[in-house]
Amino acid sequence: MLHVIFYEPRIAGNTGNAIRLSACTGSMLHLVEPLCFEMDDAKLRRAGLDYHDLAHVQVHPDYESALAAVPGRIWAFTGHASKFHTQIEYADGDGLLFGPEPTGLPEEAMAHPRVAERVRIPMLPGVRSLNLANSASIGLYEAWRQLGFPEGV
Ligand SMILES: C[S@@+](CC[C@H](N)C(=O)[O-])C[C@H]1O[C@@H](n2cnc3c(N)ncnc32)[C@H](O)[C@@H]1O
Repeated sequence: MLHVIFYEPRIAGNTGNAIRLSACTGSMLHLVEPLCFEMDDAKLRRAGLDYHDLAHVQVHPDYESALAAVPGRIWAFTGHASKFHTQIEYADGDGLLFGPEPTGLPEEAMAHPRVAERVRIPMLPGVRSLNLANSASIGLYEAWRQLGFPEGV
């Protein structure tokens, strides 16, 4: 199983999209508190979530607890890295780490010894960043593609 970690996400709609992403790919979404919304937020539910989607999400009181729930390597997604996300060889159990919407990942989170490397999704020069949920989709589908989609998808 692949893992996606949202470090202190702020916007309910992004997390709602990521819960749906996890349900569609069989991956686990880890949310690191504090969250700036309730898990029954209307915007989160508007993403079309139902009970089965929510089964793919775990909420953790802190970053260490989230890391402890991921058996593989951690890849930190940031716009400020030289290596592309496509240059990584992902393995089952790996975790893809994403930062809060306004600020991105704090340096101390990316410098954690569990983080194997920082990776960047290519963008044209002069633009700020991709949306959080879009970044998670791009990263997760690349990792899933590399692992081979299971039969019947
Ligand atoms: C809206 S962005 C944060 C923007 C913030 N101002 C920054 O510069 O990091 C939210 C998260 O999406 C991910 N992200 C956005 N664009 C990315 C890119 N080009 N490459 C890798 N991750 C990206 C990162 O994890 C980032 O922390």
